[in-house]
Amino acid sequence: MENQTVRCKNVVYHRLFFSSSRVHGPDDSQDVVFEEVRPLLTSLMDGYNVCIMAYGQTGSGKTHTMMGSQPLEQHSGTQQEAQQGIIPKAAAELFRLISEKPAETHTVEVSVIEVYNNEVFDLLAKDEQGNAVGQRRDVITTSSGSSQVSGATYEPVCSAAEVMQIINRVLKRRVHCPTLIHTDSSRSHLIVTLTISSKSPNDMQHSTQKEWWSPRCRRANPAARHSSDELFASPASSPCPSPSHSPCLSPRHSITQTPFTTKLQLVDLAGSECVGMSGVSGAALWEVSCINRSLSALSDVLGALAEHRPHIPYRNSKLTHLLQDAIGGDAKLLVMLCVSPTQHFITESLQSLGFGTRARQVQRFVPRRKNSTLKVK
Ligand SMILES: Nc1ncnc2c1ncn2[C@@H]1O[C@H](COP(=O)(O)OP(=O)(O)OP(=O)(O)O)[C@@H](O)[C@H]1O
Repeated sequence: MENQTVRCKNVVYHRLFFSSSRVHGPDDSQDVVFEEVRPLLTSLMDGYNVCIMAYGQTGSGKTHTMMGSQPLEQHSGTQQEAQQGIIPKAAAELFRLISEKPAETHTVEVSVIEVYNNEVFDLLAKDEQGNAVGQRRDVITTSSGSSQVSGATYEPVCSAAEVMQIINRVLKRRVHCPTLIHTDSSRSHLIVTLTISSKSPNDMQHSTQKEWWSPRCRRANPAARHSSDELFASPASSPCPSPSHSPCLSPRHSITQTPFTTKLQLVDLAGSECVGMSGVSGAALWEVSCINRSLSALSDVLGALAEHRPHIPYRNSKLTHLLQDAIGGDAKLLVMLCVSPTQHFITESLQSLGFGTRARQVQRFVPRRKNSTLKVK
């Protein structure tokens, strides 16, 4: 099932695909908005992939929705928390849910990817001197048919604070440009992925690779920081397709749950933009053209899925290729539509609502759990 949320700077609407819709008024806080997201975190822990994506015109509040406002120094901890957007709140909820599970059965890793001018950049990559650099990467389709950023850097994390520390550190490198509409406009799509690897407590007792599962041990050992290629090559983290093919399970163990890896993708899209209104020129004009083309490609993919066309044009842009699993796969997807509350932007707001309507028409496969229960004797 898919959810869709529409958020104005002042108003938030929420829609559940195919069945119901919901509106949040201008006074609704970030906490109230997050209540729509919270159940998806439970689904994530139950073994579903989840994607939450903010879509809308430039300046309509996507980054505000996903990241929240910059807290003022005089604000108390509680006030600062209240201003946080979906990403910090989701990270906090995820680690709260993990803390309720048996110790060391779950590990979390974060990757931060930027799609800028139809190129994919790994914002966590470091050069040989250890300096952070945005390294260009390719999107590949794995043998199992899922999309993956080849060589993406994953950093192990064991608290929401660590997740936010990493994101805030690399956000400075995200491309921004002032326009007539928004003085701090993001010119790239940002994709934060939290990968959760789970292991059953039974398996933990027999594990010979216990260290692999401990983020603290891995942080103590810098070699533990790894790329996606290693992550998916590692038998400990690979999802096991079936008990008979599983490299993770020994038939001697009485295990009732397979290890599984799920992904939480948090996407702050760049804003759609009318060049006349934003008043950009030169290189910024090329950026706008790339942004608009990738958002059109996203809309085309939704159109093709809605019409059950035999070919879905995922490869028409890096953005759609990268998000292929979330848009057309078996993930639970929440689209937040951000629209301006002013009449001045009525055309852009209608365009965003049109995108939402198109997304709503998509009938996808029922989301699939990654940890179907097994009985191994
Ligand atoms: N719901 C809201 N309540 C209060 N302020 C908001 C809200 N939504 C957005 N704003 C403010 O409006 C401005 C633009 O918001 P934001 O940066 O989130 O836009 P955006 O959609 O990400 O823009 P772009 O696509 O150009 O990067 C920011 O100063 C933000 O703090």
